[in-house]
Amino acid sequence: MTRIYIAGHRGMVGSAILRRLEARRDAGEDLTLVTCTHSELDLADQAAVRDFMAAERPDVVILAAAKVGGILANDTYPAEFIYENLMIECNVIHQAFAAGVGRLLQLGSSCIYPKRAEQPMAEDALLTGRLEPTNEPYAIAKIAGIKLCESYNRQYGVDYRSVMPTNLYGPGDNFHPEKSHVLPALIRRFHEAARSGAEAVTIWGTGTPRREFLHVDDMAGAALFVLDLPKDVYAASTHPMLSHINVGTGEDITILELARLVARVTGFDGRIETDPSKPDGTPRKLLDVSLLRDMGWQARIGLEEGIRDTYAWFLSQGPDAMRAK
Ligand SMILES: NC(=O)C1=CN([C@@H]2O[C@H](COP(=O)(O)OP(=O)(O)OC[C@H]3O[C@@H](n4cnc5c(N)ncnc54)[C@H](OP(=O)(O)O)[C@@H]3O)[C@@H](O)[C@H]2O)C=CC1
Ligand SMILES: C[C@H]1O[C@H](OP(=O)(O)OP(=O)(O)OC[C@H]2O[C@@H](n3cnc4c(=O)[nH]c(N)nc43)[C@H](O)[C@@H]2O)[C@@H](O)[C@@H](O)C1=O
Repeated sequence: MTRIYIAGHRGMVGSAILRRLEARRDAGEDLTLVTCTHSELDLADQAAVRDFMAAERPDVVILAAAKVGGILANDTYPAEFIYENLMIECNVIHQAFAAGVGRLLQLGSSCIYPKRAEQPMAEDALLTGRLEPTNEPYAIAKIAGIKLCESYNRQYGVDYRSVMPTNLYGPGDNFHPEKSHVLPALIRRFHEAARSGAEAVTIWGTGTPRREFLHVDDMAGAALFVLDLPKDVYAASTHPMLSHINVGTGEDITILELARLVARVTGFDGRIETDPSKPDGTPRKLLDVSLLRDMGWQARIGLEEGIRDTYAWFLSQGPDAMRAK
């Protein structure tokens, strides 16, 4: 029997991972899945995490809990983004180790790479240049998470792994008008414009930045694929001092192209305008996904199909889809 604790199981990624693990358990795999809500356990509380890990004693920890938000939320609340993420990572990773957890997988983000990194960005671009200012505090916390895992692996011989996803979207996303990421924000804005018969929709920034988008069900598949790799395969695939693996589709589009796609899916046929007073952020963020692809994993859900799936989920939720964060 393998006892797996999924931290952040109510979030977009954590819930997708939980669905996959429940399906595996229901198909006969000997798994016990441990979860705890944010209100029951604040992962920023060191003593509470220590007591939880000591009581639950999982075999495996999947860390999908974090303070997460789009470009404006990162830029507006930098102290919350660096503090909460550092605390969650330190507490979960260290207390997992203290409770004897041998295997752990944590999620970082493609914003760990320098703003001007060569594209597509390979794993070894980490720490080769300055970060994008709008999300530097969050990125520093995510880099610390990678280095925590690497350090515990080196000093104690545990097997703590890190995946670096590109921009994610899908069922369970946050559709808040200001605090969310671009894709759910645009789904909501274009949906409301189509319903009200508005003549124009405004998108933030210049529309020229390029982003890569991965559906959360693909992300959950990739996370479990990496977790399931034999230890020697994972260790051999990564540089001894760079033990993280990129997860993406290997394809990007401009924000304006994305807006046109969302307009089509939501049935909006008016004008699209830009608002250059809002930040563009990193000019381009495309991951080099050859490491994971060469090990046998690649994304399956195309962007338009994924947006249609997410829009259907959004419509099915009614006002609840717009959870404010
Ligand atoms: N979404 C994206 O585009 C990307 C996400 N990632 C990474 O993927 C991971 C998951 O993100 P995602 O699912 O999108 O985020 P969500 O915001 O959807 O989920 C995060 C979860 O963590 C929980 N959480 C936050 N703080 C605490 C805390 N102090 N104690 C306990 N639980 C807490 C949240 O609970 P509550 O809602 O109650 O606060 C929520 O359930 C994160 O590490 C993120 O950095 C990486 C790249 C892109
Ligand atoms: C996942 C990733 O997410 C963040 O970085 P980001 O990639 O810049 O993410 P974003 O989705 O917020 O914006 C992408 C682009 O889209 C443009 N844009 C247009 N219109 C809207 C809009 O309405 N909302 C938002 N949020 N962006 C918009 C926006 O101006 C930008 O050019 C960080 O949290 C970072 O730390 C991180 O990890």
